[in-house]
Amino acid sequence: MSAKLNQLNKIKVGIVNYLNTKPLIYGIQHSAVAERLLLIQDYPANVARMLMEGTIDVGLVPVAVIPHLQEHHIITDYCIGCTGAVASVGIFSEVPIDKIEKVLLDYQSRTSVALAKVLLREYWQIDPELVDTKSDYRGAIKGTTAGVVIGDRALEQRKVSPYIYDLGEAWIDLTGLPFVFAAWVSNKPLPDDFISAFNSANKLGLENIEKAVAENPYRVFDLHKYYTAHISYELTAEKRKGLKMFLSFITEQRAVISNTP
Ligand SMILES: C=C(O[C@@H]1C=C(C(=O)O)C=C[C@H]1O)C(=O)O
Repeated sequence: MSAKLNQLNKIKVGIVNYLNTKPLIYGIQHSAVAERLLLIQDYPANVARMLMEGTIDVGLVPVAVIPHLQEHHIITDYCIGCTGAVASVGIFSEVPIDKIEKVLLDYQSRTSVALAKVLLREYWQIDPELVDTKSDYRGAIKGTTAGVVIGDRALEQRKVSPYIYDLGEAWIDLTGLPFVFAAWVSNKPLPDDFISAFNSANKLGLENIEKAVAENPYRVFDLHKYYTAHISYELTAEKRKGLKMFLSFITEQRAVISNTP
């Protein structure tokens, strides 16, 4: 078979290009299943777009796009989630939350932007102006203008902004449930043997967190702590409950729990 034909038969897998996926990438690249797939790395909003357009078959996608997919299958026992402060998703500000007038929304995100809207309304109960962004906007987080920032840039922003409102922590305080930011979702049924090998590859990565840390020197934040105490990778029954509740919030099937007389 020619190299080109061989590529055509591969399952196209999109993955977020942030540090929090390094353990998963390690596992995939050190498993035989790597031969069966093409790994495409991009920021979350682009991975979501690729799955919706069908240019990839499966992706570690922001869960907020699930209601927009014609067909979806959550295919592994792993995700990007949290059971407490996540560290890399927050509203960053120079002023306390009740003084914020405007919030810039991260163009790289789908889930956290939707989560911020839920929490501003339900948890902090404030109604600031919300502004979409298109390119780097972090320089504009000043005065009463705050910003939702995710991923590695959020880990950097922790060193800049005096007020950090961690969205994982706020969600858990509001609902008592863990949160899922991204999950492995396919837009078509995939072969069972692939799903099972892919699941094992994710597991292998999480058994080798030390190696992923060693391969990715990073001065801004302690990655071992990030991978073990902040990001929670297992898609447990509790996380699925949290996911279901989040999706019901954003599809407006859930009544507003605050502001009721
Ligand atoms: C916790 C994180 O979760 C990410 C947040 C996403 C979003 O807001 O759409 C999507 C993918 C996740 O990787 C992070 O990257 O910091």
